[in-house]
Amino acid sequence: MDIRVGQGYDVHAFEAGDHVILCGVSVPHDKKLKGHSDADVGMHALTDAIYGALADGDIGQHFPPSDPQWKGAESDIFLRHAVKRASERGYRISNVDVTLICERPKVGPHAVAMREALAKIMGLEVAQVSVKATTSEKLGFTGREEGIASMAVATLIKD
Ligand SMILES: Nc1ccn([C@@H]2O[C@H](COP(=O)(O)O)[C@@H](O)[C@H]2O)c(=O)n1
Ligand SMILES: C[C@@]1(CO)OP(=O)(O)OP(=O)(O)OC[C@H]1O
Repeated sequence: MDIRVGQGYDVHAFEAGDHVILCGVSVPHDKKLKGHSDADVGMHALTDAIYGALADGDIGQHFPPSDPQWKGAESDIFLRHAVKRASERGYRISNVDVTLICERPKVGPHAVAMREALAKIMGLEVAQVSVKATTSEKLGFTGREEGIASMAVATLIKD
């Protein structure tokens, strides 16, 4: 059995707005995340974790921020592409684990909806998808609520 692990990391800054998109879920907030796409920082980290497991570059190589085609794009496009690349190489995703780093919004009340959204996009069971959160104890850019960071890990298996 061939087992591969990849990790991803992403950051998006806040700007004026009234909601954020996190792991495919719209969460009411007093700011929004700035990005070329919908700025779903959790989905971007997860997408990069899958590319990482495949040694297949990163999200910006597949979807250049300079390409107007991706302006305002919904980030499930990127995640579906990474999952397809895995499938084309004979891999299935065993599990994924996403961590969102922010003081606010609180992720806990939305975590199940996020797991369900990611699982649906990836064709996985909800039990294979983890979404969790931590503050950074008010330290650094996330602590000052200037943006949200996300880390993700994906495990891929070829039988
Ligand atoms: N944006 C966030 C941040 C944290 N949580 C939950 O709170 C717990 C405690 O966070 P600490 O940073 O103080 O360890 C954390 O384990 C999460 O359950 C959250 O829901 N949303
Ligand atoms: C997703 C892309 C799409 O153009 O743009 P952004 O929304 O700015 O997000 P980022 O995490 O900076 O990744 C780069 C790009 O691939």
